[in-house]
Amino acid sequence: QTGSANTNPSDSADDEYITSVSIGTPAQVLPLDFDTGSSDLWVFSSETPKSSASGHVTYSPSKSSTAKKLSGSTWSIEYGDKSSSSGDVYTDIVTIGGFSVKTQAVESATKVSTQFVQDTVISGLVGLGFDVGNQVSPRPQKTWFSNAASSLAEPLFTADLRHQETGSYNFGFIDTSLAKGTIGYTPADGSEGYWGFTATGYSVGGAKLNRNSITGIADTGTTLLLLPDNIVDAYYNNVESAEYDDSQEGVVFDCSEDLPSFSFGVGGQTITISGDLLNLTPIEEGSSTCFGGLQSSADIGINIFGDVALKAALVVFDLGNERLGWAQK
Ligand SMILES: CC[C@H](C)[C@H](NC(=O)C[C@H](O)[C@H](CC1CCCCC1)NC(=O)CCNC(=O)[C@H](Cc1ccccc1)NC(=O)N1CCC(N)CC1)C(=O)NCc1cnc(C)nc1N
Repeated sequence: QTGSANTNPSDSADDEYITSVSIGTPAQVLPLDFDTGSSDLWVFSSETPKSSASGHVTYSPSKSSTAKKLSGSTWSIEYGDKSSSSGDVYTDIVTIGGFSVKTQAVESATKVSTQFVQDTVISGLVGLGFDVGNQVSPRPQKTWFSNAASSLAEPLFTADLRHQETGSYNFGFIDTSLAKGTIGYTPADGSEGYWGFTATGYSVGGAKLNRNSITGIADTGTTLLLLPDNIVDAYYNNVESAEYDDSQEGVVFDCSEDLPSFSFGVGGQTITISGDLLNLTPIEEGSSTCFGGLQSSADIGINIFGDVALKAALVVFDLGNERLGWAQK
């Protein structure tokens, strides 16, 4: 069995990607953010304070004949961008791309932080990280993918995120026609809940890859490519107008700049992110100053290959073989 779901950028900056998910009987369809950087499926619900839930699609367990309260279980999460949410837990049928998991833990939010209240394009997250990262207590729950893996044709899923166009999350199969290049595989480290891996080197503007390895995570829930300062500096030294903007908390430059590409080696392949993918967006509507897709990871403590990097590739999240596959798109 397999599943295939379309995913769409939430706005003109590809800030996040939205995928429709069906929960319960009859189906309640919610727009959710698939996040390989976390391991909880949580939703805005009938238990979310009305003031917080306004503008969001919500899940009502009381309207689902297959919903069951997981009594005594609660959850609470804080994310890298300081956003947070918490609540209690139900189990229900969750269908993604035509594939159903019968008894999936659906974490219902009784509290959500301001960022989530304001981000009305999504009604929650589908964590696609490793189960060890799940934040339900007293008994951690499995992710939707972990529950699905044993019934899928192959225990893997692929992410095909695109700039300003529809992409896909495919479960149980690899559609190699989505990629131009060969898929290169490298071991994945799931010990922290993330999809951790090591890139073997990098280069700016099509130069030969160096051999400076970069250890980081493949994270669909993070917008940017976040790397060490020395790499960020090496890149922006090629961009005449680049400067650090305190208010934007990142490097900005003239939107008219012709940005160099950025490449990294992984699994014997080279993934090249084109310059236009590295120009994320004007800092404000109509501004001629643009915000960089590559920013520093210095104050995070972990390097994150977020959507800016993932958009350049077809990425295979292979749980069965604990490995990540990358192919140029
Ligand atoms: C098992 C992992 C665990 C659940 C958790 N995982 C993560 O934080 C990574 C995860 O991928 C989360 C998933 C996000 C959470 C917010 C909602 C969207 C999804 N990623 C991040 O927090 C990375 C930083 N955030 C982002 O990248 C958000 C995503 C977003 C986009 C649009 C609207 C709203 C949010 N976007 C931005 O920051 N930008 C987009 C806009 C642009 N102008 C600036 C940059 C963690 O590490 N928590 C520990 C933790 C706690 N506290 C802190 C401070 N750091 C931590 N790492």
